Amino acid sequence: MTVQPSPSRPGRPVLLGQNQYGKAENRVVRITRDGDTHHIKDLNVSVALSGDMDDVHHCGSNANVLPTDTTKNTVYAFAKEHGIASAEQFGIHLARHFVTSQEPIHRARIRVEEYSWERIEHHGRGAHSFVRANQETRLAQITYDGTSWEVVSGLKDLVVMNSTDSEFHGFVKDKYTTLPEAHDRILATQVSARWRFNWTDDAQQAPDWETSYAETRRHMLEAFAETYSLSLQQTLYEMGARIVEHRDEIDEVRFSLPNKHHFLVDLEPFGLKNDNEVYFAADRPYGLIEATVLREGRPQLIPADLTNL
Ligand SMILES: O=c1[nH]c(=O)c2[nH]c(=O)[nH]c2[nH]1
Repeated sequence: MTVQPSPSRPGRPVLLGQNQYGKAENRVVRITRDGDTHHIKDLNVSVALSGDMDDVHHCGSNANVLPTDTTKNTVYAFAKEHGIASAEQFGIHLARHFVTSQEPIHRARIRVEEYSWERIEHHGRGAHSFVRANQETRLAQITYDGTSWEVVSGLKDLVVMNSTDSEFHGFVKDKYTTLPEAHDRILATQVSARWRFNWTDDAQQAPDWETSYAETRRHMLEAFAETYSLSLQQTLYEMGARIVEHRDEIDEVRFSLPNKHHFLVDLEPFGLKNDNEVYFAADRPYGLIEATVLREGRPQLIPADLTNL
């Protein structure tokens, strides 16, 4: 079958809208060999480029198109040439390269997921054995338009629980309300969080991305543990506020927190008293509590729906 080119005809009542392209989910594992001691960075890197791409859509001219295959190769070559100091730094290198080396490309967005590996402590030779840490996935999104940077970092699937110091009562009751007031409940959630840096231009000193991540995660967890919670909303706010107060480089934090309900099991039929000891961990439905916490005077730029960021 012959495919006819589809030229953009003047007068055609059709316009090309937002578009981007690139290679998604490049899985790259970089080993740094420090004698017998090895270090691992394990990333999933997605490249999305945009710019003067009207012609490829209108008439199939590829004259401005750097192949997605090349963007994949660049990820692997950069892992060798520049190493991977952090997800953010790696994304910055890539974004800068695509925008500055290709005239038609005006904007690059690099998304990174990072999987962490912990060293297996053992008595054998070398330090090259790891166990995949089954905790959160670290996230970074770097966007560059040739002038300014937007760096949003984050994490997903960080599961936390407080087995007490959580209450929920005094809520609105209507004719459909059956929820009993809780004065001592489990509070558990699977944290999905994104935070935006106020580093936007090369003239500013960039944050130390690794320290920033570790400290932000620590503040988030400490706030979760230390807040006596009257609602998951209040806990969320404290987690965000703690980050904004302690990390000068961060202006905005957004959370999506599923309330992982734990219901007390009725043991009366068995003649047993359930003294807040035996729970049924429900997986669905779940309350979903989402909010942004901002530094005063700074804009809210992280989108409400975190599923695609
Ligand atoms: O922390 C909570 N916030 C709510 O808004 C809510 N709603 C609900 O049924 N349980 C809870 N818990």
